[in-house]
Amino acid sequence: MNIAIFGAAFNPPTFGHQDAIEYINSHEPAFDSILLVPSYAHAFSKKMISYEQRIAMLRLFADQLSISKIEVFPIEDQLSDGTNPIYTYDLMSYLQSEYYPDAKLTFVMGPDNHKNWHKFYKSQEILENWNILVVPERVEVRSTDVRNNLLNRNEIDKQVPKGVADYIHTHGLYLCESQQ
Ligand SMILES: Nc1ncnc2c1ncn2[C@@H]1O[C@H](COP(=O)(O)OP(=O)(O)OP(=O)(O)O)[C@@H](O)[C@H]1O
Ligand SMILES: O=C(O)c1ccc[n+]([C@@H]2O[C@H](COP(=O)([O-])O)[C@@H](O)[C@H]2O)c1
Repeated sequence: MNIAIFGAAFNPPTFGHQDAIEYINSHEPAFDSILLVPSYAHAFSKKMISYEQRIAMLRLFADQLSISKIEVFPIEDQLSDGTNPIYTYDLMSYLQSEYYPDAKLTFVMGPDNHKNWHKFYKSQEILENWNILVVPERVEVRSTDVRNNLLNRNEIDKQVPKGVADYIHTHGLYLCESQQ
């Protein structure tokens, strides 16, 4: 088994994430499975709306992709002690030992995280134990742009799929500074 792990805040999931996933899906040799793992408590203290709302959006996002091998895999909460962040090293160790003892695991990241790779906790140990795949940024849409647009009451239709946009509007998300 060859498994890709795409960890992200998904705050919210965007067409940028979608393009990254399509890139992962076209990778040779092909992955058997692509796990989308939403961040629970971010290593760099990234502020995020609730884990539950991000999972709900991620499920809507995954449903509209016609990629059968993707799986929404919200497991970082299982690693949390309620205080400390969840590091990629811990996520990969947990996935390998508890879910996929015999699989080859690859952690996927975009160019920005690749640039800051040395700041990841135990980055060298990650490289020694698992594979890394760096996806290019071909679609310049970031979650920050979506949140900014909502704060400024601008359209988000070109940045997120319809199901995600509907969820955001129905729940009135990202309309105030405290949710940015
Ligand atoms: N448009 C994109 N193209 C390629 N990779 C991306 C893109 N958007 C995000 N990523 C990658 O996805 C991973 C997690 O992304 P995250 O959910 O934090 O998205 P983000 O849009 O950068 O979020 P934010 O704007 O809130 O910081 C990172 O490795 C990031 O580099
Ligand atoms: O382990 C770390 O030190 C670490 C530092 C920054 C980010 N990460 C993880 O990298 C993934 C993408 O992070 P980000 O910052 O782009 O949202 C997500 O799974 C984060 O938990 C992990």
